[in-house]
Amino acid sequence: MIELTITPPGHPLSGKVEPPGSKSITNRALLLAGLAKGKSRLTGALKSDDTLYMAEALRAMGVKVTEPDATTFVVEGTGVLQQPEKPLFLGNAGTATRFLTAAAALVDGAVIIDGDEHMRKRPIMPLVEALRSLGVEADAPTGCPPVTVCGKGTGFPKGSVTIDANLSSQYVSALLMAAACGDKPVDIILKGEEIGAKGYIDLTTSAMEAFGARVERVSNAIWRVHPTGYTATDFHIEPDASAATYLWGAELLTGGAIDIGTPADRFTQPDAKAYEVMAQFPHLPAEIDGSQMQDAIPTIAVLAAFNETPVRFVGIANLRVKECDRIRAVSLGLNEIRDGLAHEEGDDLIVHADPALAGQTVNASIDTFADHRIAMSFALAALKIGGIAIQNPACVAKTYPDYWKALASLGVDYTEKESAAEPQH
Ligand SMILES: O=C(O)C1=C[C@@H](OP(=O)(O)O)[C@@H](O)[C@H](O)C1
Ligand SMILES: C=C(OP(=O)(O)O)C(=O)O
Repeated sequence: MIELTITPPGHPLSGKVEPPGSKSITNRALLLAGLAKGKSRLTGALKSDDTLYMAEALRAMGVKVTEPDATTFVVEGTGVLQQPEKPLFLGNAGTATRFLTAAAALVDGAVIIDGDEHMRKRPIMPLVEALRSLGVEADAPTGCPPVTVCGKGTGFPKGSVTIDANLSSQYVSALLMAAACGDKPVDIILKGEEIGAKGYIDLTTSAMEAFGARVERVSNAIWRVHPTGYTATDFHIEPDASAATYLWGAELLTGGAIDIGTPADRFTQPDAKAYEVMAQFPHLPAEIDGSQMQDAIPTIAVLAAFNETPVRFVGIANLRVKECDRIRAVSLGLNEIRDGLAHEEGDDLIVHADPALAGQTVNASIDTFADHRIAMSFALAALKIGGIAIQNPACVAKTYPDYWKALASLGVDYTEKESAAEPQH
């Protein structure tokens, strides 16, 4: 196994580093462009594992996707998705897997949606049940991928669905995007009014509108999607706000000045809200509600280890069903750095701040569970503490393939070595 060990820079990190394009917006735009008839040019796009799996799946369904440069996709759809010859393999890309599960209902014939061993543990039954209640034949025998969806080449047969989005807002986004491709309006009704990361639904509806769809907000918990289909368009994608959190963290922890090219209040993605909280470092609030900025929680939790006072993270239960159980992974990683640095209480995470950690050297090998956000967050701890090794650093390729290069461009030195230690998980 490869481990990456960072040498704490001992100086403030300053310079210009732009995060790559937003994963969430790129995968929405790819799908919507693929459902449209005609050519769309997507600029500022992310090219990483998650978006390349989405692009490849669209190609397998007859959409022409070309990549004229490092940040552009040109997508040419025919207005229909064809039945792929093989199962669609989507790695551990939650967005691609969930969005394509609903879009597969538009195909004439069976489509199998599958992913890697991590994705095969991530729940998808609420979405499968929602498709069934819309009159679509769908099955996922384990409750997780692989999923088989048998569409008839039309839109959803029924016009209304109630969806439980407690485990993932992506189920709602997936239904919303596919719903515009039928012959009648579809009401998508949230079971209970609560939904983590509501901001991702807003990202979905605004991307849909950019591609010509009409989504009516009937009430707080009901969206009515009109049968407009999608119109090919040129679309620019903003930088990734979750990726930005690592750069904000590096700046705050080292007292530097990193110009990421986009002010925090200009992002439309939910994770940009993390900036306001992070900017209070080293006086972070005693309680942080992560429900509307979930992917930023590992970043803030690592920052909290250096805070003046302890921090309790609440509203983060669904971090347990992300790329790994992130509550457990962050707690284990912090305890690896210093015994007792964090603990779990139900689904809350408590980080016992210890500003004296900065400047120390420890012997800590961080199990990233192959989760990009665990790797990127713990790299921040390694900016202040010597002796931290990040296991499987290549996992950042899921959303930020140039992450290690970005840190190097700010003057961070690291070494990679083959280690005898195997991850325990
Ligand atoms: O819709 C999206 O683009 C996303 C929604 C969130 O997931 P859940 O809805 O599963 O919480 C987030 O964690 C994920 O990285 C991206
Ligand atoms: C949860 C994440 O990804 P996804 O659900 O899209 O796999 C993430 O990027 O943090």
